[in-house]
Amino acid sequence: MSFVLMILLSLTALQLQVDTTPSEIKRSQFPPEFMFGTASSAYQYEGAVREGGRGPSIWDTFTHNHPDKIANGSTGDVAIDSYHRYKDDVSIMKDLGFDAYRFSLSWSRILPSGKPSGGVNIEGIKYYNNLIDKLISKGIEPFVTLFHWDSPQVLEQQYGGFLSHLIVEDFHDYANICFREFGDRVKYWITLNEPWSFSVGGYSSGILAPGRCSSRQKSGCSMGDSGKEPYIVAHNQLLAHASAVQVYRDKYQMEQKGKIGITIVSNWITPYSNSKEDNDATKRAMDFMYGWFMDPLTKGDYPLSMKTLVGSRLPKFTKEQARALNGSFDFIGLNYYSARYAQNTKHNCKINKSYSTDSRANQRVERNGTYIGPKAGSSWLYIYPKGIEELLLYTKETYNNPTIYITENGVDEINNENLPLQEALADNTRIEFYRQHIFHVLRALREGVDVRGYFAWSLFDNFEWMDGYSVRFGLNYVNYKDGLKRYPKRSSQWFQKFLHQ
Ligand SMILES: N=C(Cc1ccccc1)N[C@@H]1O[C@H](CO[C@@H]2OC[C@@H](O)[C@H](O)[C@H]2O)[C@@H](O)[C@H](O)[C@H]1O
Repeated sequence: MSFVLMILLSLTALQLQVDTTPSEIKRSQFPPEFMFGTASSAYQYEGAVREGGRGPSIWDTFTHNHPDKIANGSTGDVAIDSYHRYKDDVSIMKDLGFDAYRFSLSWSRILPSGKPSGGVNIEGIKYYNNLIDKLISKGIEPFVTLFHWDSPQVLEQQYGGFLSHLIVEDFHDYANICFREFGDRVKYWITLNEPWSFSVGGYSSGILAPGRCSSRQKSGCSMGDSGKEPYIVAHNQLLAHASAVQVYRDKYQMEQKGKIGITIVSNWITPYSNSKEDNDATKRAMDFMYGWFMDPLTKGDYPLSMKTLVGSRLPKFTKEQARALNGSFDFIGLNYYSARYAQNTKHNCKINKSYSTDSRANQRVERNGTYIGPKAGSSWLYIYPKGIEELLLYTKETYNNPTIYITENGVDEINNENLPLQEALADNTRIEFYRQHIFHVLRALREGVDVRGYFAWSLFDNFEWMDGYSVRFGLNYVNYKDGLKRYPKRSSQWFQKFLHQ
């Protein structure tokens, strides 16, 4: 091969590798009303689990009864103590220039027994009123999630929590109290966070509370059925969501003029090869993760591929339920972290039925030895920025361009306690992650997607479920060995500059 040809080919290869993202993006490239915020959840941030009248949640039970399932046996007993430090934390948000803050309410802090009949905890109501008032005093818009996986332990004991249809009425009553107490100031409501994660993590793999799965699963559950329970729990979450939306629309929305939605998580999934089998497997994989919830919300029924492959294990909606679900949102919250290749599999469907194999699509992170993107701190997080744009465009095309807020997007690093603080604060990977993902959200916006906000996960390092404090997602570092002191990482300085340009 001639020398010139070699040079040309290598330049082309380099060109293909070159990131097309502009070196800098500016907040001013987005519409003025576009909101930038950060996201959190009660069990991961608050701590004070036995303070202020709070009742136990299933995450208190799970971390204390199964320390083996959490990195270093950690718990959210103290977490990052936001229950006591929220005023300073809100000031940090304000100084950085964020417009909004997404947080969740602890159901068992408001209703310690899970039901109004067991008493409303006034101290819990007071805490959230103080947090909401502090946010508003700083000009920060509260986005409030009603359920972020921490359901009341009393309801788990009474009837199995989301495994029972009884949860629908109790969630309705809980939501009603939240709308009544906070709805005069909270104008953006999210009923559920990631029903996929709660159904699959809690009932198929068993890595999340309540830690149920078939005994053959890796995480060694003592109870559960990975082939049935994820579908029952997802079904009851959808019905609970619809019930909360109904009461908001019937009793509160006219006067309070807020909006209500639900947060759905999905990988962006692309075919492993251009074969028909892998293209079909890709659609099935999207159906089983994203369509599982988006189809009932926009069509009143599950995807055909799920009805065909899961069969009688998939619950059915009545006509009334389908009608209540269809269109039961003013916006969709979308959480995006990573992407996968989908490859067709010929799983032996006769034995060991499980959600994880029902789709006959194997999700992979590499193709011919090349990863789909650089690996982050966590084992499942591979960085693929274009995936957020593709997922937004897929949503626009497939679900009639709903209003969307990106309610979580972020990346983690391993928590290396031996790293000097200044090195731990130099999170250049996170800066690059946000620069590229925000750029792809801007591209989707310019391609007609009705995306109206973007929330980074997360403002602070926090309790990361099964990974405990062993990974860090924060724009701000929390020193777990020195009074939970907060320190700005470079990425928070990058965000501050971005938000003021
Ligand atoms: N974590 C998920 C989805 C998920 C579920 C089970 C296993 C892996 C990933 N979704 C969002 O991601 C955020 C980041 O999740 C972390 O991702 C890396 C994992 O290793 C870690 O355990 C998890 O907390 C969570 O903190 C939010 O509460 C949650 O809404």
